[in-house]
Amino acid sequence: MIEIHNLNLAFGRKPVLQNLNISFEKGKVHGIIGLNGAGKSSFFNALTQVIPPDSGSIRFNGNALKRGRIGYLETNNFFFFHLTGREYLHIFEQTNTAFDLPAFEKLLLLPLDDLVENYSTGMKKKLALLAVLKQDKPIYIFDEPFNGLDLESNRTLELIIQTLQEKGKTILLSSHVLEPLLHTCNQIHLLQNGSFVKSYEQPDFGRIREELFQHLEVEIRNQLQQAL
Ligand SMILES: Nc1ncnc2c1ncn2[C@@H]1O[C@H](COP(=O)(O)OP(=O)(O)OP(=O)(O)O)[C@@H](O)[C@H]1O
Repeated sequence: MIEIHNLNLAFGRKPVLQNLNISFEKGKVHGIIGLNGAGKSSFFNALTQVIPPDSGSIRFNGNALKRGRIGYLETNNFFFFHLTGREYLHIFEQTNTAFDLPAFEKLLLLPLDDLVENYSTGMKKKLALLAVLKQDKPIYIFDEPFNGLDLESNRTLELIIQTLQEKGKTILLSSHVLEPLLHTCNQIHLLQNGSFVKSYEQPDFGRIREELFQHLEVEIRNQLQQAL
């Protein structure tokens, strides 16, 4: 269980996470949704100590959560110039003994001997994902992992997430597109104004679209009538 109590994070005077409280059950896949700027990446950065929170506690199985327990795929990934994909992956220690690079190379159609600087957006995302999967961690956080992936890779990633869950991993992921979350998550949590305001269990997933978009759609349609 990951237990988060009264988490606060501000950038200057701007509060981004405000007295945020939530628990994530172990071995489950948790989706995080929220508008652009809602604080999803900031929340993940706080959990991983990339940007330490101003206050609050984050515990995993009763103890303070350590950065080293998390495999973190960030939204934007940093790559060194003049390295091939294979050379980039060499930077990361392989602690996941089951990780089979040739299998993933085939599965994701990744040209590992090409320079990363010539990769497409989706290829870079897949490469960064492989660097995370090389590492055996109890928790994986995937921030916008589906961004830029083609249909086939999208499905492959959904199945990767399912497989990690079958291995008992706890997974947190965000997505701008609801569909992959509906396919992979046990729970989906709505982040709004710096805290979690609602959690949906799998049987209630059908309500999410309706609850989130119903009012919005009427409003947007009305505005578009005037604006376009
Ligand atoms: N390093 C930073 N310095 C100042 N403000 C920041 C910084 N990082 C994020 N913010 C602000 O914090 C708020 C939350 O940003 P965050 O990137 O966490 O949102 P998000 O939910 O991940 O958004 P998106 O869906 O667009 O990726 C935004 O208002 C953003 O401008």
